[in-house]
Amino acid sequence: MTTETATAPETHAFEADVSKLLRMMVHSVYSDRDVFLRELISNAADACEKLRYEGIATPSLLGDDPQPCIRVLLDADQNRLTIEDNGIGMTAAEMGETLGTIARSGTKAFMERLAAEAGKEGSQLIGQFGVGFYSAFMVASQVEVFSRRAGSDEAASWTSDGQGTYTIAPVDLADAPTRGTRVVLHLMEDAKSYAERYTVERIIKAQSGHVPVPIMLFEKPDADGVDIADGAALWLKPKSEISEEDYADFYRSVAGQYDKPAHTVHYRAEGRYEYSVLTFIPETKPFDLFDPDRKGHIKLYVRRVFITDEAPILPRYLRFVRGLVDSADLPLNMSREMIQDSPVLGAIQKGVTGRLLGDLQKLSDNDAEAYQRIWENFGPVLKEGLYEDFERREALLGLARFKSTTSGDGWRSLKDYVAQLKENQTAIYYATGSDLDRLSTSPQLEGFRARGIEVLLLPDQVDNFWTTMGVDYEGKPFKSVTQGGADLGLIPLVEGADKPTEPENAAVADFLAFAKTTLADAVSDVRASDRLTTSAVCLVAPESGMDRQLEKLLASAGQLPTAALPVLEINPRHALIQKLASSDDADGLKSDLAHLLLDQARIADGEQPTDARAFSDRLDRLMSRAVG
Ligand SMILES: Nc1ncnc2c1ncn2[C@@H]1O[C@H](COP(=O)(O)OP(=O)(O)OP(=O)(O)O)[C@@H](O)[C@H]1O
Repeated sequence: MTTETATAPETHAFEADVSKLLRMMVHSVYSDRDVFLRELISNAADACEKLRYEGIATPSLLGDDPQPCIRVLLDADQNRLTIEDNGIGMTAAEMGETLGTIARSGTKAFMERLAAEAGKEGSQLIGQFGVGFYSAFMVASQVEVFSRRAGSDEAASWTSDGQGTYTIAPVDLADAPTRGTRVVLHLMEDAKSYAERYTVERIIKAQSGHVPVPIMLFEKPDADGVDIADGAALWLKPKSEISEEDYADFYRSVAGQYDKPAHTVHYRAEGRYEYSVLTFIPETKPFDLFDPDRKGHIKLYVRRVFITDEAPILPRYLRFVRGLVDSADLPLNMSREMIQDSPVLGAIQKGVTGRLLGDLQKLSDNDAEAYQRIWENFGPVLKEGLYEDFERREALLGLARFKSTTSGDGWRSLKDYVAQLKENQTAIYYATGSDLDRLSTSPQLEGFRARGIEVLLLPDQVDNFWTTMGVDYEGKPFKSVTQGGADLGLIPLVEGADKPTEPENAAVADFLAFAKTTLADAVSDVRASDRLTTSAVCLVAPESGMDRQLEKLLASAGQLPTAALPVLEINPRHALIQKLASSDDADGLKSDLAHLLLDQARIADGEQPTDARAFSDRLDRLMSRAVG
């Protein structure tokens, strides 16, 4: 059988983005260049894990070399550092596909961020994202890759100086590893130390000591190799043998992040199913936290064999968690797709999710500060669970923290909230919006403040959704302060609050009726408010209507063709309203004022007057009267 393969070297130009990235690497001033080694070792380990998996269905791929191994070879005389693995390897075509383009999602995100922050120093970002294979060009003036795919009797090389092109050529089998990939870095003058044992050993131990493939170091070309990492699965070791540092190193290699874990959950489940779990909550927000596909990042192993990093083990609202699950029960010879449907995986999903939420609850009880930091980063994501995961809603409500009219710089739990309920208060009040500052000054809150009633301030988009799902906490329903009647009449005012000075009078009632007729096209009702104390007006949603914030959100997304007309609430005790009510309607003054009050309420809600021209004409007339 003949296969069509290239017989002569072929030179290709890098994708535009790769060239840009490479220019940055070559001129990088990034202070922590050591990370390139971690990226290359992690690729080598991935390749070994891929082979381990493919070897289950096709044992012949392993040949007579079944033990995975990564070899790091130093040659200080030649200024050369080589990383070699006996993993899955690449064909010439695969090298062209993966080493000339940007395959890695992290690298893509890096480029996007770079474009968004044009002009800013890219080096900080390199540290944040890690840019995979291409980071080799931070230390090498030339990179050669020799590879032979498992089961193939051909080998190829990929060579580049990182200046815009790369060359792929067939090579003699003798010049490539028997199986797997050899990456040879020709080090730059200022990167010579990466061919020295002390430096390389230190970096590998610190960064890659826990990759699940053993690593051997060869100090010089004909030296014997020494083991510098045993490839033991950290997650199978007893907790007592693992230090914080070990966990942090492992976290970085499994998560591809450069921060530290804020919280680690490591346990072994025994019983109907057996599995080990080692998961981490990152200290900082991962770059893809709000990607539309909301993908999780838990790796699935079966008896130490890596299966996939796309197994949906955790619900999407826990997508920020990194780590792995290693099952003893799933069959190894099942396809990835079938594994996803297996009842064993279902049981694992349930177990791990419950355990993580339980652990977070414990953390919040025992170390409120540490928990608060996690909530600050991931609260908006966890809240997605309030509308997606009915079964665990109660647990999630217990974990939720809120800003409120009484929280100051701190956070409040619902337990805190219900402990402070006022006499006759039957609901948990909240206000949604996009800006915490504006929320806290919105007129709708005045009557609540006057009664000392705490109102939760919910600034995240997700808050508009879960609050509408009939959620309650300890039998208390959630109620929007901008929706329906405020029912505040039964709750006593706090001492010293702005008390109603004068009772509602007939003139005010007449003005309300007048405003209702005048504004009939724009509002569904005009009524006296018990939620206002200092402001004259505010807008609320009708009792059965959708919360105003949610309505605005849906309307701006084009998902709401007709919005319900709001209710204009007027403060009958407000001096302006009282004066206005008793004035005559000379020259249509009352009509102008009714419209202006409505526009004022819109502005307080962060909206604009609907008819800017009419608004300015009315204001004009009013100002002329005032000065004239
Ligand atoms: N040692 C290797 N053996 C086999 N394939 C490799 C090796 N090194 C790199 N590759 C291939 O090149 C691709 C690009 O590598 P790069 O490090 O840039 O990103 P990545 O490892 O895919 O990123 P991520 O960690 O986000 O999956 C890899 O996905 C893999 O297909």
